[in-house]
Amino acid sequence: MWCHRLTHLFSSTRCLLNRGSGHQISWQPRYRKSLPAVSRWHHMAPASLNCAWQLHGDHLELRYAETLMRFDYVWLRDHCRSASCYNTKTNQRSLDTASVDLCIKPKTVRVDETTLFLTWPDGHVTRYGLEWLVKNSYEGQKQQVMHPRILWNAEIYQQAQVPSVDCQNFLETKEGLKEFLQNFLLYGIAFVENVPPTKEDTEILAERISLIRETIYGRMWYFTSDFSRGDTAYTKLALDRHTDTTYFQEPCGIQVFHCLKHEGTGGRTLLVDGFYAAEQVLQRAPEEFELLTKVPLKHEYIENVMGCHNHMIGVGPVLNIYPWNNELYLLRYNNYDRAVINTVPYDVVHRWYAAHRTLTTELRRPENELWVKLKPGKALFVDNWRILHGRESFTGYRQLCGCYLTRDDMLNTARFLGLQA
Ligand SMILES: C[N+](C)(C)CCCC[C@H](N)C(=O)O
Ligand SMILES: O=C(O)CCC(=O)C(=O)O
Ligand SMILES: [Fe+2]
Repeated sequence: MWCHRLTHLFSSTRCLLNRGSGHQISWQPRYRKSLPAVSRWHHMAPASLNCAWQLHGDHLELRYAETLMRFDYVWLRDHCRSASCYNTKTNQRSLDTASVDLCIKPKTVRVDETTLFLTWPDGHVTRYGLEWLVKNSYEGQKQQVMHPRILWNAEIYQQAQVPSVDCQNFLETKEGLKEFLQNFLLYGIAFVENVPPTKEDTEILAERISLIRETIYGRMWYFTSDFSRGDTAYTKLALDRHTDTTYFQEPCGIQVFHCLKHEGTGGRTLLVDGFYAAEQVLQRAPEEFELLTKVPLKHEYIENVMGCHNHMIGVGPVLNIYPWNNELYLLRYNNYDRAVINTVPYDVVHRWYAAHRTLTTELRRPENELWVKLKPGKALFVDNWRILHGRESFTGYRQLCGCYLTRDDMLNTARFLGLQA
């Protein structure tokens, strides 16, 4: 069974990574003999249970601030913050990790109220603040989400009354920008109002939060239903919910839309929180959620129109999660651009179709759909790793401009403003 094979693969990878758990590696007995493990708890003060530590054959166990942490000895040597091992100006490691003996073990260990002291066999001393260890240990980190979010359906989003930010505020004040980014990080969409309806002004807006990602569509793109490219976006047809550029190895992080003109009917924009839908799948059918995180798929874009010859291929699962805390960070969903499935054996394919159907059902629930009419002056930023967009068919002349942005640089701006990102 695929599921078992995957589980097995995962657990054996873990074994390889974690030499303590079951994988016999020949040097272990040797160093165990020469350096016997101390297996009793050391408390700082007889009455204090605040901090305690214990040396084991291959790791140090530390209890502090109600967190039980385990540190591999190589990790403890590798992260040494002393002047010869770490450059505090650049936050870069100077120590050559490959020079550390993989069997290293501290000669002596001491803990006071605030600090763990380790002396290594060559006499080098490493100090760690206990608070630093809590913040940086696996056990301390894994409970933390990387990206705090508010998952939404139409009602949740509307009830939240998330304000649009005024263009001048956005461009000229730190507060306006910060409010915008906070909303964008939490909801995956955010609007700027009173933007002059030109491509140039939209570009200035985009550059305020990130770097423009130039793609096969150009840097700033600008389109009408003129069939100028080999993609349905350049028609008047309705487009079902999807994320863009699923056919890139790294799909674009953010998409900016600004409707510069529409003389006609229809053409409303559809927005759906893909992470909300995925969360419903996780609750209702966890094994289907897991399958969607494991099965790799190709997406493809082929166009041969006049001067445009492009062939892009991207591979990855529909749901991408961080392996250490199972947090969802990227959704690839575009049924138009999904390529031939040739990365999956037939029996798994059937289960994948069922899981894809479950997700699609969630994505298509009318209560999850947020419909907005984009108007000149109102720019929309969409988290393309989380939020699906689509559009209603339309009549008449409609002009849309926008661009893609890199995600890292938006997060960089957010962190600079003091936001968790
Ligand atoms: C936005 N812009 C009109 C430039 C491109 C549209 C690309 C559409 C493509 N099917 C995709 O989903 O990636
Ligand atoms: O025309 C629209 O509103 C959006 C079309 C689309 O999906 C896109 O440009 O990525
Ligand atoms: Fe799109």
